Amino acid sequence: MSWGYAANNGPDKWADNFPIANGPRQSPIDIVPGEASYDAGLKALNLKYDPSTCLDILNNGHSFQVTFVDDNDSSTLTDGPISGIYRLKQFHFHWGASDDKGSEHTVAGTKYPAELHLVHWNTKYASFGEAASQPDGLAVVGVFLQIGAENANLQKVLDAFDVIKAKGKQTSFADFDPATLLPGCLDYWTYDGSLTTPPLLESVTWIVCKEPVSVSAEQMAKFRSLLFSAEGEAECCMVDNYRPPQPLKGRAVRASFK
Ligand SMILES: NS(=O)(=O)/N=C1/NCCO1
Ligand SMILES: [Zn+2]
Repeated sequence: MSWGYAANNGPDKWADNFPIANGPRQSPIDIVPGEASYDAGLKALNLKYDPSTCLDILNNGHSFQVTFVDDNDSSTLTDGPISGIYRLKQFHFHWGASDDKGSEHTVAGTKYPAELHLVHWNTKYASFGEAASQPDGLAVVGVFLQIGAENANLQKVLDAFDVIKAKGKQTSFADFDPATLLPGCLDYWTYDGSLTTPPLLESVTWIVCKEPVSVSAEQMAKFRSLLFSAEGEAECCMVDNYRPPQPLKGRAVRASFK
């Protein structure tokens, strides 16, 4: 049976097949602002995305993801805590069955209803797959979603859901600018971590934005209309697809802001 988020294949079981689940730099973590150290040497994030690199949207059975053409440097992350050029590969979300949970990172124990992940890979390596096996291979920008006004930019993504309801469904998705999903202020926390889904590779420089973006309660209901299950299988709502915080194990969390 493959990994998931149910009692029989969820986060507490992942170490059975992926022993790195108990490794020294696992993600997500609980971010405690009072324990983060301000680092004046941290640069501002430089995110430059080209909407024409947007390719398709897919229900992969764990989340949905919007995938980008990554055979050139049209959509990149530079500066911030990283050196070199990292290319945008995809973005996806994690969310809860109710508004009181859903994010992977937490802030002094606070859970948000959802969390956006923008996944980038270091172009010093030949591909995403190669980069994912390197300690400095990936950089994921995390953005919290909080219940408030409807998010018109996010709605463009949610409008594609009807055709990707079930696991394995995919459809073309063009001309979308992921920068429209970012908060106005790009203050961030950063630490060395891992993928939060199997294979849980310890190759991620995490960059978690302090400022959340809005999502309406109705939009959250739309997230919860997706299915973990494939067409023809017993329907299983895609909710609670988040890994809980993992031990910090002595890692430093730095802040780009005072
Ligand atoms: N939640 S996460 O750490 O971004 N996980 C993944 N897996 C493949 C790419 O990003
Ligand atoms: Zn993620």
